[in-house]
Amino acid sequence: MAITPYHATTFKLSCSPNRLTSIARTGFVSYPTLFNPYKLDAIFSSSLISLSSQRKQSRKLFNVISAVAPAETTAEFDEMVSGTQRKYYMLGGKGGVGKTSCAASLAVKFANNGHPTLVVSTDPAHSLSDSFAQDLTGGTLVPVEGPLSPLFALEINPEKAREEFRDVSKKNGGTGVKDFMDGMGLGMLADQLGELKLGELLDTPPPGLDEAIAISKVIQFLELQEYNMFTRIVFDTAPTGHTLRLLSLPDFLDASIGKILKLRQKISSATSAIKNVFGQEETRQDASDKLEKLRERMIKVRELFRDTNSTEFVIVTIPTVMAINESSRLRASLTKENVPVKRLIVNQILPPSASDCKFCAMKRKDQTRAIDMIRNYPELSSLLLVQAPLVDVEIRGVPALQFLGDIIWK
Ligand SMILES: Nc1ncnc2c1ncn2[C@@H]1O[C@H](COP(=O)(O)OP(=O)(O)OP(=O)(O)O)[C@@H](O)[C@H]1O
Repeated sequence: MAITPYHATTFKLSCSPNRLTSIARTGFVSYPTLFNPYKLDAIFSSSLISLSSQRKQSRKLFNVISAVAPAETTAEFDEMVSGTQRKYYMLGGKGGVGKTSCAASLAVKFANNGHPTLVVSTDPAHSLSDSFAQDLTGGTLVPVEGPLSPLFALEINPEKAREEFRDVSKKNGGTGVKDFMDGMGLGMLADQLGELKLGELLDTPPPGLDEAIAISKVIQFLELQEYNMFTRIVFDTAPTGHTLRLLSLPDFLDASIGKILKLRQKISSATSAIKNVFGQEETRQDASDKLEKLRERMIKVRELFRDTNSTEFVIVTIPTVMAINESSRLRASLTKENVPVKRLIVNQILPPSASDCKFCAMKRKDQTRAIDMIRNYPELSSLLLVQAPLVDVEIRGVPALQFLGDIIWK
């Protein structure tokens, strides 16, 4: 039997009564049945269930999951979704813990709750396209098909940007560099760096350049008209180390620009011989104004990262000693940077089961031990602890993300 549009709609909302029984018995959340159209085809070919009864069953499914899951706090999604002023959520943590899946599921949930949402990846190894199962590459706003309100994705590709940067600087002897940097929101820096051989510099890029490029995009969010519509912006960040550099960079740039400005002021009061080096009075003034503007932008970014009313960094981890240790260090660094953190997602927890095999029983013990550690870490114990189950297939596509989102973000 062919898959009809009816099936396409229903498989987002329903689950098979068989699966409900099986979930109740084993505690495992199996989603292939929910999202595999072929299995659904078989389920629905026997009897087409009405939309309202599917909704009821869907609700039942989540009740069953809550009933079998260990005691946990909720993510207090009501607070995350309330209000129409723009809010930024940055999801970060150790590599491979599920940052992208959690970020994408949060973005889908916001969009389904009426927020025009943008999900941004600042991880050079992007996986948003894989997660949404849609091509979101290209470094520009790309609409995501499926959610109820507009959802756009933006994959910032610092590698590509750096290559383009190197190309223009080589081809145009530096004249194209300014245009490119303008495009990245860093035009003022180009003025300052005009005398340097940027191509050579980029052959051995300084640490933090990728993050600088990502940050310049954040600055654009604050200024460009096309981003005004978004009331929720979710960042899928690069693994921990990159994130910390990204967060400290505005301070670094602010300090550097401050030094350059001071130097300029000193120079402007110097002799006319020096004037020849830096050009005419107006040009010099103009450059100083531009630098000052860049500094203001950097201050805005820094304030954005630290603004408890508009921004929150959500730490994603898994129940292993190594991941939880790293999360604790991440929280400490974020606290040092004054970045607000409220929620800790512990992802990929084995769902409860009445009949564990030896391997699962061992794994469960191990996970429980790791989760217990959280209570002993002062950096983590005060956070809202949200537990997300390990599901038995990869989470890909909007319906799957919606499913995961309804478990995590409630
Ligand atoms: N709760 C879960 N249950 C089952 N699989 C999961 C779960 N969360 C994430 N995964 C899977 O784990 C893999 C890694 O997830 P994801 O890409 O979201 O992690 P990441 O932290 O963003 O990784 P990276 O650091 O490489 O960017 C993916 O295949 C994803 O489908």
